[in-house]
Amino acid sequence: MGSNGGMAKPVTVRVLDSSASEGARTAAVCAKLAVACDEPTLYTDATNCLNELSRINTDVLIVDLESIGGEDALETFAVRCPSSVIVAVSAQGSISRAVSAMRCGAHDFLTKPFSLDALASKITFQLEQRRPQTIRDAAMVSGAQHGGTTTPQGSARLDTQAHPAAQSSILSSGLQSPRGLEQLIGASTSMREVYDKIRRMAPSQAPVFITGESGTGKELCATALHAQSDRRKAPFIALNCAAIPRDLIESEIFGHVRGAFTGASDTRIGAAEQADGGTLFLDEIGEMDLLLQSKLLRFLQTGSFQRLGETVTRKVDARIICATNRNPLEEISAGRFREDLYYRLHVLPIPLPPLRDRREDILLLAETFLHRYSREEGRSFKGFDADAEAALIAYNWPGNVRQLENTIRQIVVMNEGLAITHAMLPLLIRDPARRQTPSSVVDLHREKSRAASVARPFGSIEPLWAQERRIIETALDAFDGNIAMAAAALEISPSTIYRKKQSWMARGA
Ligand SMILES: Nc1ncnc2c1ncn2[C@@H]1O[C@H](COP(=O)(O)OP(=O)(O)OP(=O)(O)O)[C@@H](O)[C@H]1O
Repeated sequence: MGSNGGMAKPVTVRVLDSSASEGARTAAVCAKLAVACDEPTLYTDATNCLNELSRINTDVLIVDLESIGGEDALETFAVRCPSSVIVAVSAQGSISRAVSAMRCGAHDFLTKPFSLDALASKITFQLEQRRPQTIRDAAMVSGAQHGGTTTPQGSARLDTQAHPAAQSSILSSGLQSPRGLEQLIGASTSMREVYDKIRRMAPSQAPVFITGESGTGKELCATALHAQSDRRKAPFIALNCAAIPRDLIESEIFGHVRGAFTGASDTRIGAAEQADGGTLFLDEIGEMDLLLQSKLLRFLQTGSFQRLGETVTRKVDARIICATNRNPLEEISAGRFREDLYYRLHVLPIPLPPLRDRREDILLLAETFLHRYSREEGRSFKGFDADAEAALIAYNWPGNVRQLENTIRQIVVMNEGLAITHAMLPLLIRDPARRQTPSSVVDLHREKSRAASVARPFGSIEPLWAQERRIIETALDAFDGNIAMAAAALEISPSTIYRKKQSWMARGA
């Protein structure tokens, strides 16, 4: 059984399945959870389960829909334990069934047979959602940094109602929110590396050089570095060089005295002075002209500078973080960026991965934004349907997290309902011609089928349905049983997978 790091109250899990053996298999999920569990309680009878739900605390309820006569009956269970995580399971999965189960109170849905890892992942995600915001986010980062399992594996009801048991135990674990880092969402390996770098680099005084495409979170990363550093109580001053006319960048950084140039009617303190004792974040550093680059180099070497139009040399102590969405080495080759300045700045590099290279973060981000904007806009969206999830995962997101955030916000404003459907997505994202398959999965399929065909004697041809089944199961394995992700990788709709599974069952295969 999983450990929950010394937390006070173990999680209570109840499983309702009219088949005792299937219920016992499902209950084995407790061993896979990252939190400590009490011995799970198994029910084969729905009435017994209902009676106990109203009397005894329940953190997680896993219900087999066939055992209660269908998803409509789920509502009765949901009202008995309003703060529990409810996962509905069924041997007859379909998208409409999943959506209606969620409408009737399930937080998530799984088609039988499911992998215990997939179930554990869904439960873990839902328990995370019940923590208070700051603690939850801290855990998300902390869990990611320590290899925790916080990636959601499917559509989810994002209900932040704090669970009393989870709340008290987490607070007593001493898990403190690492301020700033909590804003960064993502549990992919590449984002875990970013969190690790931020934690390690934050205490240093050396410059940090953040690279990444537009919208990958460079500014968020810079604020997290500052918030994690000893300078956190001093100012964090951010300057976006791309948003300032070139001839005004110098005065914005170093300030000017009255009359220094036409229009300088007052003396003005620049960003460097304002950041004294704190952090100066220079975004889009590639926008500076070469003369200003040499002044910045001197500032980095000596900490001293002059306000425009002044001869007095001033000194400040500001940590420099800079960022660019250009390739700095190409900029050097093209003569647009000073090589000596690059090496002065490029002491602690943080490359931020584009969203298309960490597709496993897409749903986590999308669900967070959905929850945030649903609340803000007074909507009641709880999650995405499986087709919408698959399309979000398959899309390439050239504008990265910013584009994803804006897309979700736009959908929330323009629509109403409980689940975001495929039809609500912008055409650009729905258009399958723009989809790209995650190469690792395709390669895995190719490798497996190549190996299988070499091993099989010539002439023994596997039936088409069996080949399809192997390919689909390989994809499901690769995504821990997540149908939406497997469907996206295979470039088919999730309903095709549900349909195929039903036809295999009908064959008794
Ligand atoms: N990992 C993340 N988690 C949560 N939100 C994120 C993440 N990355 C980016 N965002 C959000 O995306 C938007 C863009 O982020 P940010 O401004 O930090 O990107 P950037 O790389 O600095 O973009 P640009 O190069 O265009 O300035 C912001 O609203 C930010 O909150």
